Amino acid sequence: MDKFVVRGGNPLVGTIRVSGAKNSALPCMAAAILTEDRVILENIPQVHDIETERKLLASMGAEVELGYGRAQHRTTISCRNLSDPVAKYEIVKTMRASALVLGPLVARCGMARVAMPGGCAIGGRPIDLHLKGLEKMGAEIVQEHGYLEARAPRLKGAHIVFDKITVTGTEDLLMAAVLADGETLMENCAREPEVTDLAALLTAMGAQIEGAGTSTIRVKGVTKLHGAQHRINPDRIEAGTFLVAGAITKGDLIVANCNPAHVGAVIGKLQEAGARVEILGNDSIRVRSDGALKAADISTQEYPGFPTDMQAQYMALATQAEGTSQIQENIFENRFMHVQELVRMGANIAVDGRTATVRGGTHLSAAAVMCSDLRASASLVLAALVADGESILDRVYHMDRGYERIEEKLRGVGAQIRRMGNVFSRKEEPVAAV
Ligand SMILES: CC(=O)N[C@H]1[C@@H](OP(=O)(O)OP(=O)(O)OC[C@H]2O[C@@H](n3ccc(=O)[nH]c3=O)[C@H](O)[C@@H]2O)O[C@H](CO)[C@@H](O)[C@@H]1O
Ligand SMILES: C=C(OP(=O)(O)O)C(=O)O
Repeated sequence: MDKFVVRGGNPLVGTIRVSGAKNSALPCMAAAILTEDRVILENIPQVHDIETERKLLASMGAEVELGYGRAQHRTTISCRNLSDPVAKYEIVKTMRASALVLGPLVARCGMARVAMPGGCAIGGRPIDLHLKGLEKMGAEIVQEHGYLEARAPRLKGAHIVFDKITVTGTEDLLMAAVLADGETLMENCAREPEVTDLAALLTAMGAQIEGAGTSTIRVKGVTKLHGAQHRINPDRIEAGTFLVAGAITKGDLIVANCNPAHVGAVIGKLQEAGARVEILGNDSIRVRSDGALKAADISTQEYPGFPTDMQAQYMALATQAEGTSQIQENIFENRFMHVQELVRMGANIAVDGRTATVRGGTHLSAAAVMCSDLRASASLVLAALVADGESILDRVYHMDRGYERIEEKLRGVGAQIRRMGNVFSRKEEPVAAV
């Protein structure tokens, strides 16, 4: 199992580039199910979840080509022959986003068998709202032997009001609605940029969608979609992670190839915490921090609020800010797994229900710590970048789900970080490199 070895103390200086968003790429790959033609996606991140999605689509009979060399961030998907519309447990268990194939499979094939996703480290993560919406569109769904089986010769347009805002739920039902008979009106939808990105691809494929990016989406179903080429949005969570990296290390970092409009809430908080943040043109942000950081509270919300996927990384920063920060997690019931590990490094954090109180300005010292989920891993890397000594982060496979070669990117701007192990066939680097 791969580990990261991180020696803290270096300010990050230079330019770091953001990859495509995994949370956009995953629904966009699932959208290829909706057509017999080829769908070409660019700016696909090279992360483990994408490989899992490739396997998932291939296991159903799709041809999925992931590019190499100069075309390494491009994928071409052909779902002409979907011989087996089944999402098998062996694949689904490793990735929550697998539920995203449910809507498109029923829409295209009239049936789907999808293994029930289990809970995960950050919470129970039910998909009841996906199922309720599909039932409203006429699907009959039964659950047995750990699988959901959904059938509908043709889905019908429906009026769906989400009880709760759900990102993949909105995406799943959007993909179901584009081939449904008649109009679908969806209310209380997620407004995340990943929904807008998916809607842009679907529109390029011939779908008729109004209102993506707002809480009300209206879809006129069509009988057929065609192929399209689409470029995936930059990853706003990776961008946010790098912004925190620049601020926490008291560096001077340009985060390039991002969309500044998508990281407004994170920029606002970093400014409140005393970092200097400057938007450079359309796609870069400069972050500098040379004075003391100060405490600022956060409360996670759906977009455009402060993202839950940035809560753990922000908490690492809060350990270095003077004063007390209250961090409230409103989206997932159990997303504080990083707290114990940060405390192992010397942080002063107390958790009470959904609120973590961070007494900042603490000296972090290197330790052996365990990554429990994707963003918790990022939080530990950030803490290790400012800790005194050499930290060892175990289970970095969580990080590999969603960050493309993060250790190489961070090393490029001066971090002392190396991987021990062999994921993605990388050669072990000499200890002296650290
Ligand atoms: C692949 C992907 O895009 N993942 C993102 C997506 O996850 P995901 O789409 O799974 O998260 P949701 O937006 O669905 O979840 C929000 C809340 O709604 C609850 N819920 C959701 C669906 C449902 O049917 N019933 C229900 O109760 C969830 O348990 C959670 O408490 O949005 C999350 C919230 O921004 C992010 O943290 C994840 O990174
Ligand atoms: C929670 C995340 O991903 P997933 O929904 O795939 O678990 C994430 O990207 O932070």
